[in-house]
Amino acid sequence: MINGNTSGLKEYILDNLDELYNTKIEKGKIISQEIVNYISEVSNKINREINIAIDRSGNIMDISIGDSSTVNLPVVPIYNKKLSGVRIIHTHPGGNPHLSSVDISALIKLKLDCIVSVGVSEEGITGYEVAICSIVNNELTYDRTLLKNLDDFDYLEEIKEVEEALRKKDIIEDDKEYALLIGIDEERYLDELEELASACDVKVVGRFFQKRSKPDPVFLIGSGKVQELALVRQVRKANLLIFDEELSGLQLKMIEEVTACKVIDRTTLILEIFARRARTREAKLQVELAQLKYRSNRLIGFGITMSRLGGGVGTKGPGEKKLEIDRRVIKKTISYLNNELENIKKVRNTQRSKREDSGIPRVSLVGYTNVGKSTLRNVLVDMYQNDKTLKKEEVLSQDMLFATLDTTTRTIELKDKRIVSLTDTVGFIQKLPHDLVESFKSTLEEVIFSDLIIHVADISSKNVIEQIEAVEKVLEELNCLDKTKILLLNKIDNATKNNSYMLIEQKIDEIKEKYSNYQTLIISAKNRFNIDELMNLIKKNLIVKTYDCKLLIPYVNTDVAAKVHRNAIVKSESFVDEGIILEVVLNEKEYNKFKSFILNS
Ligand SMILES: Nc1nc2c(ncn2[C@@H]2O[C@H](COP(=O)(O)OP(=O)(O)OP(=O)(O)O)[C@@H](O)[C@H]2O)c(=O)[nH]1
Ligand SMILES: [Mg+2]
Repeated sequence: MINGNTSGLKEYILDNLDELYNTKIEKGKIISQEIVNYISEVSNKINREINIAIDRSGNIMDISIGDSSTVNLPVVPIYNKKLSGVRIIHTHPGGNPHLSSVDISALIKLKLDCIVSVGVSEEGITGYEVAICSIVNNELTYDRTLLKNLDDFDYLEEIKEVEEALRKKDIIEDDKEYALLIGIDEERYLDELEELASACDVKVVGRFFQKRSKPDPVFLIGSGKVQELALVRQVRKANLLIFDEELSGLQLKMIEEVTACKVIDRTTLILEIFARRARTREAKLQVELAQLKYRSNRLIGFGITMSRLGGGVGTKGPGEKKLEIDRRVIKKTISYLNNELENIKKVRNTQRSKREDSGIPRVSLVGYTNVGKSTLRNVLVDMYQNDKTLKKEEVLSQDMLFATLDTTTRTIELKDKRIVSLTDTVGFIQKLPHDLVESFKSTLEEVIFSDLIIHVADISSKNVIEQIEAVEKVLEELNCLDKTKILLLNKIDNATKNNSYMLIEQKIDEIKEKYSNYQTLIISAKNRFNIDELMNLIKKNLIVKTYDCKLLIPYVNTDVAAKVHRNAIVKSESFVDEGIILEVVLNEKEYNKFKSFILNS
């Protein structure tokens, strides 16, 4: 079968290519000249790359067609201490015989026997470049050679040394990504970008900043600066460029071409982190949807990077996560994902309306990423658990960005014995990719429908005000600005550690003044400071009335008992001669409905 972008190709071309699977390549040869001639001719005619993968026995494993500048690689098995035994030959229509940086990185990551590019143009084959793995200072790297003729290159002979060394020595197969961060807005934003990068296991080796009020439409930082960037990246040995601004498809493509380096932007990085952290099916679907939407708008640029190396950051190789480059397929997948999400949403709505019926007030924790929402939630659930028999389930709380990606809801008991539900949400961030906000809106619906929003901020962060502002922006998008809100200034322990009291007081005053629509409280979730005060504040702000009562339901009315179980919160259940005794919390509606069964209240 011919893989990849076969749309619109003549039947006979596909048949002829398919025939190639029956040929066997002579031992020692990379590929036969006949096959190269044929695929070059076809490649030129259809203006798409053609890729052939061959194993050591000389069998053709895969033939794929891409577009004019990219093609998908097949799944290649990766072994320890040896090469994969697969070689890849592909055409470059347009005449350029040189291997791209992405080709080279595929060679090393997949430990290919060799990778060959064949430049083809109207005049025929313009030349070949071949690269093999090599070892320098115990590190896996590469050697590349331009060739006039493929027969001059005995690849088996050439890779003998590497194979031997791989077997014997402990070679560092450094597939880590070393990134250079590039910004044009404010230099300090690169701090956060660096944190985002390390959340993706990418090591940052340098920064490149150029203040610019008007981004260049082609290179973002301008064509002169991009040349400079290309040099810096060589000196720093970076193999990844991360831009703090969203790049257009054209910018991605052009910068990648000039710097010969993989290029991604902040949004791609954030989407990648979300993809890694998502746990529930819903979160996974939402992230995939956001990624697809983002990518489909930038298909030209993401070409090389995305299709060859499986996209984002630190990906282990094609096949592991094959990313589509075909617009139609993407469109289909997007509509499939939307459908799936719609179904999940229905279930969620039923659950929510059940909670609504029960009249339990809903409280949501929102805030910038890493401010301590999950920590606070765990503390509250630990201290004010309403059902001691409930198994405590701790939400992941960690010192990393976006530790929580799924909203989780638990109940706690207020001092007046009322039960409230508490929802922990995904952390917000500045310049949160719009597609992501869109996708996560359904998860954030818990916020939209909540009776009280607790906005947690990190008073020990020097960017606390900007972070509050970023969260406010998302709340605005969710139409939640006029809800009852509490602003918690968390991590006061940390703030007082590094700053003078006066400075902090000043900051707190500034925040109080700026956000006078909030009720503000200083806490430390970690040290459990002011938590009691917080509970009082929550109580004061939830005006929804509930009734704690005991019901006696005669055995002839077991259907009523079932109804109570379905709708209300049942704290205990016991069986006596007269019937079932239920200790329950009822809202106004239920109170009226079940009034006749009430023992006392
Ligand atoms: N010093 C100090 N550290 C805290 C406090 N509260 C939370 N932390 C730490 O801050 C880090 C982040 O806490 P999380 O609870 O995971 O933050 P989050 O807001 O849920 O983060 P995301 O889920 O990523 O949005 C953890 O290392 C916590 O231990 C506090 O009151 N003081
Ligand atoms: Mg969290």
